Amino acid sequence: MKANLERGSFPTENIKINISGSKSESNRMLILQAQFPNISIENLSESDDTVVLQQALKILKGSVDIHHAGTAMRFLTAYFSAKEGAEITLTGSQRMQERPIGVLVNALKSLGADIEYLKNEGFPPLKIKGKSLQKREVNIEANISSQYISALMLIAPMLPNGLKISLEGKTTSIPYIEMTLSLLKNLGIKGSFSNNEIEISAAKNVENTKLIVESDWSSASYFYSLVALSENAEITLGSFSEDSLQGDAALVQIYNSLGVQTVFNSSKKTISISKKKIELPDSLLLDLANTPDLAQTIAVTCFGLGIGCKLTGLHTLKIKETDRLSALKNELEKLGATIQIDENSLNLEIALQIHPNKIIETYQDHRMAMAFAPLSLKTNLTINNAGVVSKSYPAFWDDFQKAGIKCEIENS
Ligand SMILES: O=C(O)C1=C[C@@H](OP(=O)(O)O)[C@@H](O)[C@H](O)C1
Ligand SMILES: C=C(OP(=O)(O)O)C(=O)O
Repeated sequence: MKANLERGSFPTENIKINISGSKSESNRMLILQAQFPNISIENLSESDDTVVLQQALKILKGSVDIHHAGTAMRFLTAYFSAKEGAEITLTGSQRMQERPIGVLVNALKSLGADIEYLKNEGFPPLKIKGKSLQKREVNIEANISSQYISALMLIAPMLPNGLKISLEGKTTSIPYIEMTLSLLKNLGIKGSFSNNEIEISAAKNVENTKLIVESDWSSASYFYSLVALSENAEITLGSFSEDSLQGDAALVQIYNSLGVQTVFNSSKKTISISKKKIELPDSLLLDLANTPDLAQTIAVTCFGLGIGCKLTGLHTLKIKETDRLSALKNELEKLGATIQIDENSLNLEIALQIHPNKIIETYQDHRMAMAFAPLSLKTNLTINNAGVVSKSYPAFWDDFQKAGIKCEIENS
Protein backbone atom coordinates (compact mmCIF):
# COMPACT_ATOMS: atom_id res chain seq x y z
CA MET A 1 0.00 0.00 0.00
CA LYS A 2 1.24 3.47 -1.00
CA ALA A 3 0.05 6.88 0.12
CA ASN A 4 0.34 9.50 -2.62
CA LEU A 5 0.22 12.89 -0.98
CA GLU A 6 -0.51 15.91 -3.10
CA ARG A 7 0.84 19.25 -1.98
CA GLY A 8 -2.06 21.16 -0.53
CA SER A 9 -2.98 23.76 1.98
CA PHE A 10 -4.56 22.70 5.20
CA PRO A 11 -8.00 24.31 5.66
CA THR A 12 -8.45 26.78 8.47
CA GLU A 13 -11.91 25.79 9.72
CA ASN A 14 -12.06 23.74 12.91
CA ILE A 15 -11.76 19.99 12.43
CA LYS A 16 -12.32 17.50 15.26
CA ILE A 17 -10.44 14.21 15.40
CA ASN A 18 -10.77 11.54 18.06
CA ILE A 19 -7.53 9.65 18.53
CA SER A 20 -7.74 6.17 20.07
CA GLY A 21 -6.28 5.27 23.46
CA SER A 22 -2.58 5.37 24.27
CA LYS A 23 -0.92 2.06 23.37
CA SER A 24 1.50 2.40 26.29
CA GLU A 25 -1.28 2.88 28.84
CA SER A 26 -3.46 0.19 27.20
CA ASN A 27 -0.74 -2.45 27.19
CA ARG A 28 0.05 -1.85 30.86
CA MET A 29 -3.61 -1.96 31.84
CA LEU A 30 -4.11 -5.25 29.98
CA ILE A 31 -1.25 -6.90 31.89
CA LEU A 32 -2.79 -5.62 35.13
CA GLN A 33 -6.27 -6.77 34.10
CA ALA A 34 -4.88 -10.28 33.48
CA GLN A 35 -3.88 -10.28 37.17
CA PHE A 36 -6.98 -8.49 38.47
CA PRO A 37 -9.99 -9.38 36.29
CA ASN A 38 -12.25 -6.98 38.20
CA ILE A 39 -10.57 -4.03 36.44
CA SER A 40 -12.45 -2.60 33.46
CA ILE A 41 -10.78 -0.56 30.74
CA GLU A 42 -12.29 2.16 28.52
CA ASN A 43 -10.91 3.76 25.35
CA LEU A 44 -8.45 0.92 24.76
CA SER A 45 -5.96 1.52 21.94
CA GLU A 46 -6.97 0.16 18.52
CA SER A 47 -3.30 -0.40 17.67
CA ASP A 48 -2.00 -3.73 16.33
CA ASP A 49 0.37 -3.78 19.33
CA THR A 50 -2.56 -3.76 21.74
CA VAL A 51 -4.66 -6.27 19.78
CA VAL A 52 -1.75 -8.73 19.68
CA LEU A 53 -1.13 -8.38 23.44
CA GLN A 54 -4.82 -8.85 24.23
CA GLN A 55 -4.91 -12.05 22.13
CA ALA A 56 -1.74 -13.40 23.75
CA LEU A 57 -3.18 -12.98 27.23
CA LYS A 58 -5.97 -15.42 26.35
CA ILE A 59 -3.64 -18.43 26.26
CA LEU A 60 -1.54 -20.22 28.85
CA LYS A 61 0.18 -22.80 26.64
CA GLY A 62 1.34 -22.58 23.03
CA SER A 63 3.05 -20.16 20.71
CA VAL A 64 2.56 -16.41 20.49
CA ASP A 65 3.79 -14.18 17.65
CA ILE A 66 3.73 -10.57 18.78
CA HIS A 67 4.93 -9.23 15.38
CA HIS A 68 6.59 -5.81 15.86
CA ALA A 69 5.23 -4.97 19.32
CA GLY A 70 8.12 -4.13 21.68
CA THR A 71 6.00 -3.53 24.78
CA ALA A 72 4.04 -6.74 24.17
CA MET A 73 7.30 -8.73 23.84
CA ARG A 74 8.83 -7.30 27.01
CA PHE A 75 5.67 -7.23 29.17
CA LEU A 76 4.64 -10.77 28.17
CA THR A 77 8.12 -12.17 28.81
CA ALA A 78 7.83 -11.00 32.42
CA TYR A 79 4.15 -11.91 32.77
CA PHE A 80 4.44 -15.49 31.49
CA SER A 81 7.63 -16.04 33.54
CA ALA A 82 5.69 -15.30 36.71
CA LYS A 83 2.46 -17.05 35.67
CA GLU A 84 2.36 -20.53 37.15
CA GLY A 85 1.44 -23.19 34.59
CA ALA A 86 2.33 -21.06 31.54
CA GLU A 87 4.29 -22.82 28.78
CA ILE A 88 4.79 -20.30 26.02
CA THR A 89 6.98 -19.78 23.01
CA LEU A 90 7.18 -16.04 22.46
CA THR A 91 8.34 -14.89 19.04
CA GLY A 92 7.96 -11.87 16.78
CA SER A 93 8.84 -10.34 13.41
CA GLN A 94 12.34 -10.57 11.94
CA ARG A 95 13.06 -7.13 13.41
CA MET A 96 11.74 -8.19 16.83
CA GLN A 97 14.26 -11.03 16.71
CA GLU A 98 16.98 -8.36 16.38
CA ARG A 99 15.72 -6.21 19.28
CA PRO A 100 17.64 -7.10 22.48
CA ILE A 101 15.89 -8.65 25.45
CA GLY A 102 18.86 -10.15 27.35
CA VAL A 103 18.83 -7.48 30.08
CA LEU A 104 15.23 -8.35 30.99
CA VAL A 105 15.75 -12.10 30.66
CA ASN A 106 18.81 -11.94 32.97
CA ALA A 107 16.86 -9.95 35.55
CA LEU A 108 13.97 -12.44 35.43
CA LYS A 109 16.38 -15.40 35.64
CA SER A 110 17.99 -13.86 38.70
CA LEU A 111 14.50 -13.90 40.25
CA GLY A 112 14.26 -17.61 39.41
CA ALA A 113 12.51 -17.57 36.00
CA ASP A 114 12.77 -20.44 33.51
CA ILE A 115 13.50 -18.87 30.11
CA GLU A 116 15.36 -20.38 27.19
CA TYR A 117 16.60 -18.71 24.00
CA LEU A 118 15.42 -20.59 20.92
CA LYS A 119 17.73 -18.89 18.37
CA ASN A 120 20.23 -16.21 19.33
CA GLU A 121 21.32 -15.62 22.90
CA GLY A 122 19.88 -12.32 24.10
CA PHE A 123 17.11 -12.08 21.51
CA PRO A 124 13.61 -13.50 20.87
CA PRO A 125 12.22 -16.12 20.28
CA LEU A 126 12.00 -17.32 23.87
CA LYS A 127 10.62 -20.43 25.51
CA ILE A 128 9.13 -19.61 28.89
CA LYS A 129 7.87 -21.92 31.64
CA GLY A 130 5.94 -19.89 34.18
CA LYS A 131 6.51 -20.39 37.89
CA SER A 132 6.14 -18.62 41.18
CA LEU A 133 9.12 -16.24 41.51
CA GLN A 134 10.13 -16.11 45.17
CA LYS A 135 12.95 -13.56 45.33
CA ARG A 136 12.17 -9.92 45.97
CA GLU A 137 15.24 -7.98 44.83
CA VAL A 138 16.66 -7.46 41.37
CA ASN A 139 19.27 -5.25 39.69
CA ILE A 140 18.85 -4.09 36.11
CA GLU A 141 20.70 -1.95 33.58
CA ALA A 142 18.45 1.05 33.00
CA ASN A 143 19.91 2.85 29.99
CA ILE A 144 18.83 0.50 27.19
CA SER A 145 15.04 0.36 27.38
CA SER A 146 12.64 1.41 30.13
CA GLN A 147 10.29 -1.31 28.90
CA TYR A 148 12.37 -3.92 30.76
CA ILE A 149 11.81 -1.99 33.99
CA SER A 150 8.09 -1.46 33.40
CA ALA A 151 7.80 -5.20 32.64
CA LEU A 152 9.27 -6.05 36.05
CA MET A 153 7.11 -3.46 37.81
CA LEU A 154 3.95 -4.84 36.19
CA ILE A 155 4.54 -8.34 37.57
CA ALA A 156 5.64 -7.17 41.03
CA PRO A 157 2.11 -7.47 42.48
CA MET A 158 2.10 -11.20 41.45
CA LEU A 159 5.27 -11.95 43.45
CA PRO A 160 4.75 -13.13 47.04
CA ASN A 161 6.83 -10.29 48.51
CA GLY A 162 6.58 -7.65 45.82
CA LEU A 163 9.75 -6.35 44.19
CA LYS A 164 12.64 -3.99 44.84
CA ILE A 165 14.33 -2.99 41.57
CA SER A 166 17.75 -1.30 41.66
CA LEU A 167 18.50 0.66 38.49
CA GLU A 168 22.07 0.74 37.21
CA GLY A 169 23.46 3.46 34.92
CA LYS A 170 21.57 6.46 33.60
CA THR A 171 17.87 5.64 33.41
CA THR A 172 16.27 6.25 30.00
CA SER A 173 12.67 7.03 28.99
CA ILE A 174 11.79 7.86 32.61
CA PRO A 175 8.19 9.06 32.00
CA TYR A 176 7.26 5.53 30.89
CA ILE A 177 8.46 4.17 34.25
CA GLU A 178 6.45 6.86 36.02
CA MET A 179 3.40 5.94 33.95
CA THR A 180 3.69 2.32 35.12
CA LEU A 181 4.02 3.43 38.74
CA SER A 182 1.00 5.76 38.48
CA LEU A 183 -1.18 3.00 37.03
CA LEU A 184 -0.20 0.62 39.82
CA LYS A 185 -0.97 3.31 42.39
CA ASN A 186 -4.36 4.00 40.75
CA LEU A 187 -5.23 0.42 41.66
CA GLY A 188 -4.23 0.99 45.28
CA ILE A 189 -0.95 -0.92 44.93
CA LYS A 190 1.83 0.69 46.95
CA GLY A 191 4.95 1.75 45.12
CA SER A 192 7.77 4.26 44.99
CA PHE A 193 10.52 5.38 42.59
CA SER A 194 13.40 7.50 43.86
CA ASN A 195 17.20 7.49 43.81
CA ASN A 196 17.43 4.67 41.26
CA GLU A 197 15.29 2.41 43.37
CA ILE A 198 11.79 1.21 42.65
CA GLU A 199 9.69 -0.67 45.18
CA ILE A 200 6.31 -2.23 44.43
CA SER A 201 4.22 -4.18 46.93
CA ALA A 202 2.59 -7.53 46.35
CA ALA A 203 -1.19 -7.49 45.87
CA LYS A 204 -3.60 -10.43 45.81
CA ASN A 205 -6.59 -8.35 44.80
CA VAL A 206 -7.63 -4.78 44.09
CA GLU A 207 -10.93 -2.84 44.32
CA ASN A 208 -13.25 -2.91 41.31
CA THR A 209 -11.79 -0.10 39.22
CA LYS A 210 -12.64 1.47 35.87
CA LEU A 211 -9.49 2.65 34.12
CA ILE A 212 -9.95 5.17 31.33
CA VAL A 213 -7.15 5.30 28.79
CA GLU A 214 -6.22 8.80 27.69
CA SER A 215 -5.78 9.16 23.94
CA ASP A 216 -2.32 8.73 22.49
CA TRP A 217 -0.08 11.81 22.64
CA SER A 218 2.53 10.24 20.33
CA SER A 219 -0.23 9.92 17.70
CA ALA A 220 -1.22 13.55 18.34
CA SER A 221 2.32 14.62 17.41
CA TYR A 222 1.58 14.21 13.68
CA PHE A 223 -1.22 16.79 13.94
CA TYR A 224 1.08 19.15 15.83
CA SER A 225 3.49 18.83 12.93
CA LEU A 226 0.68 19.45 10.43
CA VAL A 227 -0.38 22.63 12.23
CA ALA A 228 3.24 23.81 12.56
CA LEU A 229 3.75 23.39 8.80
CA SER A 230 0.44 25.06 7.88
CA GLU A 231 -0.12 28.74 7.16
CA ASN A 232 -3.00 29.20 9.54
CA ALA A 233 -4.82 26.13 10.85
CA GLU A 234 -6.71 24.96 13.88
CA ILE A 235 -7.61 21.41 14.82
CA THR A 236 -9.35 19.88 17.84
CA LEU A 237 -8.14 16.54 19.16
CA GLY A 238 -9.76 14.25 21.74
CA SER A 239 -9.61 12.95 24.33
CA PHE A 240 -6.74 14.55 26.21
CA SER A 241 -6.23 16.12 29.60
CA GLU A 242 -3.70 18.47 31.14
CA ASP A 243 -2.54 15.97 33.78
CA SER A 244 -1.42 13.24 31.40
CA LEU A 245 0.49 10.12 32.40
CA GLN A 246 2.24 10.18 29.02
CA GLY A 247 5.63 11.85 28.69
CA ASP A 248 4.86 12.70 25.06
CA ALA A 249 2.44 15.37 26.34
CA ALA A 250 5.69 17.40 26.35
CA LEU A 251 4.59 18.16 22.78
CA VAL A 252 2.65 21.10 24.16
CA GLN A 253 5.83 22.93 25.21
CA ILE A 254 8.02 21.68 22.38
CA TYR A 255 5.63 22.74 19.62
CA ASN A 256 4.91 26.02 21.36
CA SER A 257 8.41 27.04 20.32
CA LEU A 258 7.53 25.93 16.76
CA GLY A 259 4.46 28.18 16.61
CA VAL A 260 1.72 25.80 17.76
CA GLN A 261 -0.51 26.96 20.57
CA THR A 262 -2.49 24.43 22.67
CA VAL A 263 -5.70 25.23 24.51
CA PHE A 264 -7.12 22.57 26.85
CA ASN A 265 -10.88 22.28 27.20
CA SER A 266 -11.10 20.23 30.37
CA SER A 267 -14.90 19.72 30.34
CA LYS A 268 -14.81 18.24 26.81
CA LYS A 269 -11.42 16.58 27.33
CA THR A 270 -10.18 18.07 24.08
CA ILE A 271 -7.24 20.17 22.99
CA SER A 272 -7.41 22.82 20.28
CA ILE A 273 -4.12 23.35 18.54
CA SER A 274 -3.62 26.34 16.32
CA LYS A 275 -0.91 28.16 14.45
CA LYS A 276 0.38 31.36 15.91
CA LYS A 277 2.79 33.61 14.13
CA ILE A 278 6.09 33.70 16.00
CA GLU A 279 9.68 34.24 15.10
CA LEU A 280 11.10 30.74 14.75
CA PRO A 281 14.52 29.88 16.18
CA ASP A 282 17.27 29.22 13.60
CA SER A 283 17.77 25.86 15.24
CA LEU A 284 15.99 23.91 17.97
CA LEU A 285 18.08 22.26 20.69
CA LEU A 286 16.35 19.41 22.55
CA ASP A 287 17.23 16.41 24.72
CA LEU A 288 14.65 13.73 23.88
CA ALA A 289 15.78 10.98 26.32
CA ASN A 290 12.37 11.29 28.01
CA THR A 291 10.38 11.37 24.77
CA PRO A 292 12.17 9.20 22.18
CA ASP A 293 9.02 8.58 20.10
CA LEU A 294 8.82 12.29 19.20
CA ALA A 295 12.25 12.43 17.54
CA GLN A 296 11.11 11.63 14.01
CA THR A 297 8.15 14.01 14.11
CA ILE A 298 10.27 16.90 15.40
CA ALA A 299 13.13 16.37 12.93
CA VAL A 300 10.72 16.34 9.98
CA THR A 301 8.81 19.40 11.26
CA CYS A 302 12.06 21.37 11.60
CA PHE A 303 13.10 20.34 8.09
CA GLY A 304 9.71 21.43 6.69
CA LEU A 305 9.91 24.76 8.51
CA GLY A 306 13.36 25.42 7.09
CA ILE A 307 15.00 25.54 10.51
CA GLY A 308 17.75 23.34 11.94
CA CYS A 309 17.69 21.12 15.01
CA LYS A 310 20.14 19.40 17.30
CA LEU A 311 18.40 16.47 19.00
CA THR A 312 20.22 14.55 21.73
CA GLY A 313 19.34 11.67 24.07
CA LEU A 314 18.55 9.44 21.07
CA HIS A 315 20.61 6.36 22.13
CA THR A 316 17.49 4.12 22.17
CA LEU A 317 16.48 4.89 18.59
CA LYS A 318 18.79 2.32 17.02
CA ILE A 319 16.94 -0.60 18.65
CA LYS A 320 13.39 0.42 17.88
CA GLU A 321 11.24 -0.72 14.92
CA THR A 322 14.20 0.14 12.70
CA ASP A 323 17.44 2.01 13.24
CA ARG A 324 15.51 5.27 13.33
CA LEU A 325 18.57 7.54 13.15
CA SER A 326 19.79 5.99 9.88
CA ALA A 327 16.27 5.83 8.47
CA LEU A 328 15.71 9.52 9.18
CA LYS A 329 19.06 10.46 7.65
CA ASN A 330 18.39 8.46 4.47
CA GLU A 331 14.92 9.83 3.86
CA LEU A 332 15.58 13.46 4.86
CA GLU A 333 18.67 13.51 2.61
CA LYS A 334 16.50 12.35 -0.31
CA LEU A 335 14.42 15.47 0.25
CA GLY A 336 17.50 17.70 0.25
CA ALA A 337 18.48 17.84 3.93
CA THR A 338 22.00 18.06 5.32
CA ILE A 339 22.07 15.91 8.42
CA GLN A 340 24.67 14.29 10.66
CA ILE A 341 23.97 11.48 13.10
CA ASP A 342 25.99 9.66 15.72
CA GLU A 343 25.18 7.07 18.40
CA ASN A 344 22.79 9.31 20.31
CA SER A 345 22.19 12.54 18.45
CA LEU A 346 21.06 14.09 15.23
CA ASN A 347 22.03 17.43 13.75
CA LEU A 348 19.89 18.88 10.98
CA GLU A 349 21.10 21.96 9.16
CA ILE A 350 18.85 24.68 7.79
CA ALA A 351 17.44 23.58 4.42
CA LEU A 352 16.61 26.16 1.79
CA GLN A 353 14.52 23.89 -0.41
CA ILE A 354 12.65 20.57 -0.40
CA HIS A 355 13.04 18.24 -3.40
CA PRO A 356 9.57 17.38 -4.76
CA ASN A 357 8.01 14.04 -5.82
CA LYS A 358 10.24 11.78 -3.69
CA ILE A 359 9.31 8.30 -2.51
CA ILE A 360 9.78 7.90 1.25
CA GLU A 361 10.65 4.42 2.52
CA THR A 362 9.20 3.43 5.90
CA TYR A 363 11.48 0.55 7.05
CA GLN A 364 8.50 -1.25 8.67
CA ASP A 365 8.32 1.64 11.10
CA HIS A 366 4.92 3.27 11.67
CA ARG A 367 6.55 6.47 12.86
CA MET A 368 8.54 6.91 9.62
CA ALA A 369 5.26 6.96 7.65
CA MET A 370 3.40 9.25 10.03
CA ALA A 371 6.29 11.65 10.66
CA PHE A 372 6.84 12.34 6.95
CA ALA A 373 3.14 12.65 6.02
CA PRO A 374 2.72 16.28 7.23
CA LEU A 375 5.43 17.37 4.77
CA SER A 376 2.72 17.15 2.11
CA LEU A 377 1.86 20.72 3.10
CA LYS A 378 5.19 21.67 1.52
CA THR A 379 5.68 19.22 -1.35
CA ASN A 380 4.19 16.27 -3.26
CA LEU A 381 5.47 12.99 -1.86
CA THR A 382 4.74 9.27 -1.79
CA ILE A 383 4.96 7.14 1.35
CA ASN A 384 5.79 3.50 0.62
CA ASN A 385 4.25 0.65 2.66
CA ALA A 386 1.91 3.17 4.21
CA GLY A 387 -0.02 0.39 6.01
CA VAL A 388 2.73 0.25 8.66
CA VAL A 389 0.82 2.90 10.59
CA SER A 390 -1.47 0.21 12.05
CA LYS A 391 1.22 -0.71 14.59
CA SER A 392 0.10 2.23 16.70
CA TYR A 393 -2.55 4.17 14.74
CA PRO A 394 -4.67 2.15 12.27
CA ALA A 395 -7.00 5.11 11.50
CA PHE A 396 -4.10 7.44 10.68
CA TRP A 397 -4.71 7.87 6.93
CA ASP A 398 -8.47 8.28 7.42
CA ASP A 399 -7.91 10.92 10.08
CA PHE A 400 -5.29 12.63 7.97
CA GLN A 401 -7.78 12.90 5.12
CA LYS A 402 -10.41 14.14 7.57
CA ALA A 403 -7.96 16.89 8.47
CA GLY A 404 -8.17 18.04 4.85
CA ILE A 405 -4.97 16.54 3.45
CA LYS A 406 -5.15 15.38 -0.17
CA CYS A 407 -4.10 11.77 0.00
CA GLU A 408 -4.68 8.91 -2.41
CA ILE A 409 -4.21 5.43 -0.96
CA GLU A 410 -3.01 2.97 -3.60
CA ASN A 411 -3.41 -0.67 -2.65
CA SER A 412 -0.81 -2.78 -4.39
O1 LIG B 1 6.95 1.59 27.88
C1 LIG B 1 6.46 2.00 26.82
O2 LIG B 1 5.23 1.96 26.59
C2 LIG B 1 7.37 2.56 25.80
C3 LIG B 1 8.65 2.95 26.15
C4 LIG B 1 9.59 3.58 25.19
O3 LIG B 1 10.60 2.61 24.87
P1 LIG B 1 12.09 2.63 25.51
O4 LIG B 1 11.97 2.61 26.97
O5 LIG B 1 12.68 1.37 24.94
O6 LIG B 1 12.76 3.88 25.02
C5 LIG B 1 8.88 4.02 23.90
O7 LIG B 1 9.82 4.29 22.89
C6 LIG B 1 7.92 2.98 23.41
O8 LIG B 1 7.24 3.40 22.24
C7 LIG B 1 6.84 2.70 24.44
C1 LIG C 1 9.25 2.16 19.94
C2 LIG C 1 7.95 1.94 19.79
O1 LIG C 1 7.30 0.82 20.14
P1 LIG C 1 7.81 -0.58 20.75
O2 LIG C 1 9.17 -0.38 21.31
O3 LIG C 1 6.78 -0.90 21.79
O4 LIG C 1 7.78 -1.56 19.62
C3 LIG C 1 7.09 3.01 19.21
O5 LIG C 1 5.87 2.86 19.22
O6 LIG C 1 7.61 4.01 18.70
